[in-house]
Amino acid sequence: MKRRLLWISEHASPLATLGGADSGGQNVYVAQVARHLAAAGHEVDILTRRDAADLPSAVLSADGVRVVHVPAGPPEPVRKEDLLGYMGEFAEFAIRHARRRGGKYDLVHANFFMSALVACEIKRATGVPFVVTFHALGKVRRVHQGGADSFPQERLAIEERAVAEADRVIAECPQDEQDLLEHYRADPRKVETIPCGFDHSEFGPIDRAEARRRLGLPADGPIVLQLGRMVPRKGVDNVIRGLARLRSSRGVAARLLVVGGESREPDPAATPEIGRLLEVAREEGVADAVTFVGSRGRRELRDYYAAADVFASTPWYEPFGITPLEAMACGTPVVGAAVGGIKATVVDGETGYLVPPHDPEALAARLADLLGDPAGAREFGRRAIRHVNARYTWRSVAGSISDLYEVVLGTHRGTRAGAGRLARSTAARVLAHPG
Ligand SMILES: CC(=O)N[C@H]1[C@@H](O[C@@H]2[C@H](O)[C@H](OP(=O)(O)O)[C@@H](O)[C@H](O)[C@H]2O)O[C@H](CO)[C@@H](O)[C@@H]1O
Ligand SMILES: O=c1ccn([C@@H]2O[C@H](COP(=O)(O)OP(=O)(O)O)[C@@H](O)[C@H]2O)c(=O)[nH]1
Repeated sequence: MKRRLLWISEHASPLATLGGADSGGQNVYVAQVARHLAAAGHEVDILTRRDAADLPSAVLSADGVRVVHVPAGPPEPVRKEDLLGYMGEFAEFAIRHARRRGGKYDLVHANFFMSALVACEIKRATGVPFVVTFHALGKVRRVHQGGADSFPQERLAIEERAVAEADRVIAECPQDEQDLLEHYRADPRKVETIPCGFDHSEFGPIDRAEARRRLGLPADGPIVLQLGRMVPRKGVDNVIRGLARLRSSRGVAARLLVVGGESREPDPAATPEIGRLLEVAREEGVADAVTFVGSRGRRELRDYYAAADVFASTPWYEPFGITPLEAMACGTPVVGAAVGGIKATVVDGETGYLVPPHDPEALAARLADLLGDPAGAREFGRRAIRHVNARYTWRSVAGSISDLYEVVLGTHRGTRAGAGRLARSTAARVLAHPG
C-alpha cells in the first residue's frame, strides 16, 4: 500500500556533501532509503534543518523525494552538539507543516535523537505514529568518548523517552539491539533489526588497474584504503600505526590512502583531525607512505575502493559502518575492528578479517596475511561481493523498513497485522549470519 511518509533528519541532510565531522552514514541512509521508498511508490517528505541562507524552502529531488529546509536556529552550519536548543523551533515548524498538509502523513520516521524528540512532539500533537533509527546512541558514545562527548546530558533522557514512545525502534545490528535492550530497557517486541546497505548504481567490482590509472596511482605496489568521516573515534590513527608495523616488522612496502574530511583538499585547518593524523604519521615514520586525499563525492568512491588491495576500518565503536559494505561490494577484502555492525557484516576469514580495536599489531598481521597472498585476497574479494549482494542492498533495506511501517500501521488501527513483531525480514535474517 502506498504510504505518505514524513522523514526527519535534523542535522544530516540527504543533499549534503559527505566526509566531514557531521555528515556520513546517516546522510547516506536517509538519501538511499527515502529514494527506494519513493521508487516503490511511497510519498516521502524529508525535514532537515536549514543550514545556509540561500537554500530554497523545499527541493524536489530527481528521485521524487521532497526535502524541506526547516528554519531552526541560524541559517548556517552549527555543530550537532549545539543543536538541541533549536529543536523546539524545529518541532513547532514540523507540527505546523504536518497540520498544513491536511494531516496527510501516515507515519513519521525519525533519524537521530533530536529528530526523535520532534517525532514525539508530532505524535503528541497529531497522533501520527513514529519509527526511529538512532544511528548512534548517547550512552554508548559516553562509554567510548567520556569527557570528549560534548552532547548535552539531556540527550540520554530524550533517547529514553523516544524508546518508550516510539511505535518501533530500528536497531542496525545485533550489538545495537543489545545496547537498546540493556542500556535503554527497550521493549524487545518494539525493536527490529534492519541493517544498512549499498547501492549497485554506486558500488560494484571494476578492474583494479583501470581504477588506479584513473586516480593517477602507481600500477604496482600494495595499497591499503581508509575512507570515512575524519573524527578520532574512527581510529584512523590505529590504521596509520598498523601501516607502520606492516612496513617495519613485516617488510611490506604498502601505501595508505585516507579519504575523508571537510573539504576536497586535505586541509588540516578545515579538518583538525587530518592535522593530528599527519603528526601520528610523522611520529611513526610513515609520513611518506600516507596520502591524505580529502573528501570525495559518491561517483568517485568506487575507484578508490577498487584501487585498494585491502580496506581497513578500525573504529572504537560502530552502530553499523557502511564503508566496509561499500568496499566488499567492490570486491575489496576488509580488515575491520570486531565492534558493532562490522562484526556482523565482515565474515572473519572469508570476506576479510576481524581484529580488536586499538590494536595496530593485530591489524598489521592481518594486512600482511592478505597482502602476502594476492590470490587468496582475490578469493576473499569474490566472496565479499556475493556476501553483500545477497544481504545488504538499500533496496532490500527499504523493503524491510516498508514492511515494518505496515506492522506499525496495523498496530495503529488495531488490526492483526500489528499484533506481533515483524516476521523476520530478509535483512534481520541475514544478520544472523552467512550460509
Ligand atoms: C560513529 C557512528 O555513530 N556512526 C554511525 C552513524 O553515523 C553517524 C553518527 O550518528 C554521527 O554521530 P556521532 O558523532 O555520535 O558519531 C552523526 O553525526 C552522523 O551524522 C552519522 O552519520 O550512522 C550510520 C548509518 O546509520 C552508521 O553506519 C554509523 O555506524
Ligand atoms: O569523502 C567521503 C567520506 C565518506 N563518505 C561516505 O560516508 C558514509 C560513512 O558511513 P559510515 O556508516 O561508514 O560511517 P559514519 O560516518 O556514519 O559514522 C559512507 O557511505 C561513505 O562512502 C563519502 O561519501 N565521501
